Amino acid sequence: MTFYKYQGTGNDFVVLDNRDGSLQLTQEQVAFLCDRRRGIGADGLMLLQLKEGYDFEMVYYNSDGREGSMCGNGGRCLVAFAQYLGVVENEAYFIASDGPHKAYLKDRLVHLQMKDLDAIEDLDDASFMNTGSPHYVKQVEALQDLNVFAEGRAIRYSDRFKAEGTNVNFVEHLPENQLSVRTYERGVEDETFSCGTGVTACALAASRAGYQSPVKIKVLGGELQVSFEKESNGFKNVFLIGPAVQVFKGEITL
Ligand SMILES: N[C@H](CCC[C@H](N)C(=O)O)C(=O)O
Repeated sequence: MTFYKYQGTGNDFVVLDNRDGSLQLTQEQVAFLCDRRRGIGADGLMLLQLKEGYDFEMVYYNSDGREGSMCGNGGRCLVAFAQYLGVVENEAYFIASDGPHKAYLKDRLVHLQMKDLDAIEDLDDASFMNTGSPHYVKQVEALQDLNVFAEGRAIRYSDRFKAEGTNVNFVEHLPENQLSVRTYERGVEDETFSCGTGVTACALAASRAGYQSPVKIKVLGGELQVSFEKESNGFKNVFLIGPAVQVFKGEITL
């Protein structure tokens, strides 16, 4: 089987062309392909499929092999893959688990429209929202010293979240409209180098503290931007902007 490896700000993915519909992967097979010691290694796996009314369909799995919800960095990588395959040129309209998405490529960056957000839920010392995937957002200081794995895991397995799980983002507010974000990802059950739906959540939460669109976000694997329009109750025209790179192509036997 031919596979491709992509990464977007260090969030990495196995990408498979399933336009002929021949691939049907089990949870064990996805987990094997994403295994960094026994397989290819990735935070997630995506299938590019055809779907009537759209340029393509995005099917996303977390590295544990379970079908995940929306993945922002993955979506950007899949748009780059669709362009590589000749499925789209510089614009794309595709369907993912959370609904339709528009995207365009400009200056080597993929601009991916994320779903509108109706509301941000306020918790005691954090906020919670769904930007395609569920995200807990907690503002901290000295982010570089934080044990993201331990603290993120404690929240992900807390009573409120343990059944469905949640991604957990720790955000430090920096000057000049910038944020620094580190994320514990559900389904990977570890800190990753970047999480697109997570930085989107952090930018929207920060807009309530006066941050203006576009917000610049530093993550372990690079830099992303989030632009948005604020409405009375929520946000629309939310875009996640950043690089998406094909790293290599290979063959693997299942
Ligand atoms: N890495 C992702 C999120 C993957 C979603 C996943 N971890 C879940 O919610 O199950 C992103 O760039 O948005």
